[in-house]
Amino acid sequence: MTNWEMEKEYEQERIEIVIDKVTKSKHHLKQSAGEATTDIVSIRKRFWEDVTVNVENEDETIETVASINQQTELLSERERRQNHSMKQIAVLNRLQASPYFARIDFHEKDMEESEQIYIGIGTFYDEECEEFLIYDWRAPISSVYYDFSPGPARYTAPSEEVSGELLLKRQYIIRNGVLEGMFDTGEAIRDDLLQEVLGKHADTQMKSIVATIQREQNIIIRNEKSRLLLVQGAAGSGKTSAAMQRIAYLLYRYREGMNAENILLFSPNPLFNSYVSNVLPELGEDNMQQTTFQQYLLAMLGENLMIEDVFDQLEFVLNNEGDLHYTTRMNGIQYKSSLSYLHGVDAYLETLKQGGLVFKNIKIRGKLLVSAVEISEYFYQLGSEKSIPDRLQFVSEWLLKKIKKLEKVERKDAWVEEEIQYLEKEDYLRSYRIANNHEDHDRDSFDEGEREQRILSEYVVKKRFKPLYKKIKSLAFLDVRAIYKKMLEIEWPVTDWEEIRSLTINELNQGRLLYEDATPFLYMKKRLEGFATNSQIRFLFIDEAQDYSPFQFAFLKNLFPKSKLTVLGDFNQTIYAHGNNAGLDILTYLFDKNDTEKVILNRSYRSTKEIVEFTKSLLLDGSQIEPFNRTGRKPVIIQCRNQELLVSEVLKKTKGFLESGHKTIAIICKTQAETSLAYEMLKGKLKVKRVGVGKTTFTDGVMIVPSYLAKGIEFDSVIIYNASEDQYSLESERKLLYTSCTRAMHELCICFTGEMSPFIKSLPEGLYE
Ligand SMILES: Nc1ncnc2c1ncn2[C@@H]1O[C@H](COP(=O)(O)OP(=O)(O)OP(=O)(O)O)[C@@H](O)[C@H]1O
Repeated sequence: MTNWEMEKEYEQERIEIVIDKVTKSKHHLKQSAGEATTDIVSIRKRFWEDVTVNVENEDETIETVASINQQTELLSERERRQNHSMKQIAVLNRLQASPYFARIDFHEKDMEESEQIYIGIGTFYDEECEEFLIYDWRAPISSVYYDFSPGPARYTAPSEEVSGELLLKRQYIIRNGVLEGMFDTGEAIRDDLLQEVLGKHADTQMKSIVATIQREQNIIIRNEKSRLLLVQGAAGSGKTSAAMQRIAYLLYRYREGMNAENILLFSPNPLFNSYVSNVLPELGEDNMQQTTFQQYLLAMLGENLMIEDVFDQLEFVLNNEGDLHYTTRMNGIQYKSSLSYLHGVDAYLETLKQGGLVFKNIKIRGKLLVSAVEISEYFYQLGSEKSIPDRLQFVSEWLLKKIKKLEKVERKDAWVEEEIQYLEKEDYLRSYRIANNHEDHDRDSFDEGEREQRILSEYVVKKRFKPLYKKIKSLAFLDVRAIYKKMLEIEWPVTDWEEIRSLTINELNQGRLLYEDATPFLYMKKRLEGFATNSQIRFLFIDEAQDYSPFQFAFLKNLFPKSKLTVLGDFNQTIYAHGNNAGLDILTYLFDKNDTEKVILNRSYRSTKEIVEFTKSLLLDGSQIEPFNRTGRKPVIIQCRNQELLVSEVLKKTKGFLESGHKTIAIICKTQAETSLAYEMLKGKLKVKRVGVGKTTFTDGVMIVPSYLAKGIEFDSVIIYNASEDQYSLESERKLLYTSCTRAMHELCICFTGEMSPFIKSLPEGLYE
């Protein structure tokens, strides 16, 4: 037996021992989780038996509340414990099949012996021999595996820097308890293991990459210092993967004081949410909070306004070139995304301190209670040393008091009498219940008829006034819409301003907010009302960051002033007109230089070498992008004489991909209209799903999808539906084509009718078949 064979035997034996221990531990854990379940059921059942309820006097009531709290605390503690056990069981299940993926032998300086560290997706501690049989990949010492080749190495433990020597670095492929492969490596992470991982079929759910995290990705994952971590990475370079592993890392690192609720990810579309939703549970962690920027804006708006969908704005941009208003709208979109507009809004807000705020009349049933002029006078007499938000709070309190008085007067008005006549039986009952709940001191001083009249009129008026109080508390008396419109009356330094202004005003008059106005509008609203900053979110992640405008970033910074930001993007994939073509550096002005770190990822892992060579050439300057060395077929380009032949080629290719075992195949169209057209042509001939904006789950099979909804996602094979000159010839369309082509992992096919897109035409022929 050779040395290597002996080593393998040793490792196989160790695997069996560890699996045996993991199995036993899981058994114990399951038992105690079962007991906890019984406990929880019985606590729930006996909840009221174990609580002494007595509300006879104040002391007894306090005791009752304390007793309920105690019982609730007991229940939630058991539930927390059980939840934790269930998560541990899930991790043990995975360790049972594949306990670890790597080993390092590390000799710490000044220590006599070296240590063998086995690294897996979770920690496993053997109580019997008081030893860690598996280290979590996020443990400080595990970083040596990702960062160093054999030789001098170091890692940062919570309190100190530990240095020493890495004597051995070994990687394993273990499936169902069997050692299928083992390599000792001199490199950071050996390419064969990565080859094997990347060669697999695409999944409908993103996978974790803990066994093969690359050194530069590890920098992103473990960064703790920076307030702003910028990641500029090529398509498929692992930005999203690194972000997901970073979240898992942060949850582990700060497990004592933080949980998944303290992390928020802004993702490009709802489909993407489902695509990444499995990574963290696979690692035994809860999912972070997730939203899209559009959803977030909508939730904040609270006005009676509709916001144009970002995808509708993009559809306008893609479909209406040459239209009369196209250039105007584009100028508007670009200007309103800029910092120059932000500064203009700020300057305008400054002037509002002295005058110019617009208020609404407060009315009830068409009758004026407090006029806008009166509110404005009250506001401005408060003095400009107070901020606008503070003054609005004073106004709100003043109005509440004033309205309360007016409510009393209103009870005597004729309409009240009239409305009482139309009350339903339920209203009668409810009004009496309310009156009896509140101490009715005058109960005996009126005769019954008078008392009834009083109760009913109070009830009727209160019902009318109630929404008014709510509105006053939410500062709805401020007419943000009118203020925004008024701000647009200034002469802004941009071509076609008059048209841009009337477009916005026209939309606002119809209760709609153009997407390019949504963030500035909300920014203005929040600056006036006072930003309710979110301190719950400690780490904010923004994926596909090139699709956010500088204005939107400034807005996010105001919303999350305390959060640490991880911003991941690729300016070569900027597809929105408001997006950021200049690179992420524009963000550095938001934070102090010392608080900012930037990581560049140039290696692209998703696609085969042939696909990356092709896609990088589509860019004006893609020379820095390096393909990972995984080979496959060159992209195929098919010219079709007409639409009918195009459909039949797409069909033929799709079937070919299916036959060769591809699980996820995307037919990517430029717009929604083209997607619908392609779907109509193909649906009877092929099992195919159409992906629209509302789609929230990603399934396998053949999908027809508009380019912008395929963002961030990958497929075994991609067919570009029609890469003709008509479709892709503008600079902005170059990036759209690039983004679509880079979704392919193993095969890429591009069909077209008429003339081929100039971006492809200009490529050297050897790059495709
Ligand atoms: N270290 C790694 N080990 C294994 N697979 C990796 C690694 N890094 C990236 N990948 C794989 O490469 C593919 C692309 O990764 P990911 O989607 O994170 O890239 P991205 O930079 O976000 O791409 P894009 O900007 O194009 O959407 C995924 O299949 C991912 O699993």
